[in-house]
Amino acid sequence: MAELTEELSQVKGEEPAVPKKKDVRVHPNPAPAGKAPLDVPTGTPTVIVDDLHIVYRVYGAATDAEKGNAVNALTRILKRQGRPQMKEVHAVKGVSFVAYHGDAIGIVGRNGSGKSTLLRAIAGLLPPHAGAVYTDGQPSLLGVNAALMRELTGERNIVLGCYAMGMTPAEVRDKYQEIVDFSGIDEFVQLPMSTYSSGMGARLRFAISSAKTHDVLLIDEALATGDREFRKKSEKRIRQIRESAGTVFLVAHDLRVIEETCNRVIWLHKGKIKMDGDPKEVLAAYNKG
Ligand SMILES: Nc1ncnc2c1ncn2[C@@H]1O[C@H](COP(=O)(O)OP(=O)(O)OP(=O)(O)O)[C@@H](O)[C@H]1O
Repeated sequence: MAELTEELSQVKGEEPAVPKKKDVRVHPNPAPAGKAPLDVPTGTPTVIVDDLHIVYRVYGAATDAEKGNAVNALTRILKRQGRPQMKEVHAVKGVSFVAYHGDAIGIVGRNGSGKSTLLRAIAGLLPPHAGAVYTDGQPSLLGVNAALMRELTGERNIVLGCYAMGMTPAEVRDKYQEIVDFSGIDEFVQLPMSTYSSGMGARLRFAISSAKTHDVLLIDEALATGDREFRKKSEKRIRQIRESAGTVFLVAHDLRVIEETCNRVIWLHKGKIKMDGDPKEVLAAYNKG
C-alpha cells in the first residue's frame, strides 16, 4: 500500500473531471413524431427509456444460401447486386419504462431476449436505432467483461478503475483498502488478474464499481459468479446504493438474487417487455411461462 501511495502521490496534472451530477444525457434519435407521451407517475425519474429500438448490424454475415457458389455469384452479377454482407439483428423492439431514485430493477428473460443489450443502451454504449434513453446523472455499467486489464495486477486495476470512474487520487487512497477487503482477494491483489479465477475477477470488478456512489449502476450478471457469502455482501451493498438515492439495474440468471435484491422486475421476451412490476408477481409468471 505504501508503494501504491507513493505512486499515487506522483500522479501529476489535473484531477480527473468528476461528472456533473445533474447532467441530463439525451441519446440521439428522438422518438418518432406523433407518439403518445409516456405515462409518468410521480417521483424523481433517473432513467426514461422511450420506445427504444436497438439494431445490430453484422457485417460479413451472408447466409449459406447467399454465399459461396458460382451460380449465386453469376445471378448477383447479372442482377448487378453487391455481395450480401450485412445482416441486421433487431435486439430491442420498442421498450419503454421509467426508473426512479431508489429503484433496484431486475431484468429477466431467456437467452437472447435483449437484457445485456438494454443495459448497454442505458449506459450509452449502443446508439438507438429509434426511440431514446434519457438519464439523470452518469450511468456506470458493471459487467462480467468490464474493462479491467488482465495483464495488470489487481492493485493497478483498482487504481485505474477508480480513476476511470472519476475519483480523485485522495479518494482512491481512501477507498483502496476497503475495495481489497470487500473483494476478498487478499494477497492476490499483488498478482496479475490473468491468474484469478473468474469468481475472483468478478468480485474485484464488483468491489471497484460499487466503491463509488453511482447515480445509475447497471450490473450484468456480476453477482452470479460470487459464492453465497459474497452474494450476501453484494446484496447489502446494492441496498446501500439504493438508499443513497441511486438506481440499480441488475441482470442475473439466478432469480433468487433478483428476488432478494430488487423492488421491481422487468421481464423481456424477444426484445419486448412482457411484464413489469412487483418481483414476486413477475417472477411467478416468468417461472410459469
Ligand atoms: N454484438 C452483437 N452483434 C450482433 N448481434 C448481437 C450482438 N450482441 C447481441 N446480439 C444479438 O442480440 C440479441 C439479444 O442479445 P443479448 O445479449 O442482449 O441478450 P441477453 O438476453 O442478454 O442474452 P443472455 O441471457 O444469453 O446473456 C440476440 O439475438 C443476440 O444474438
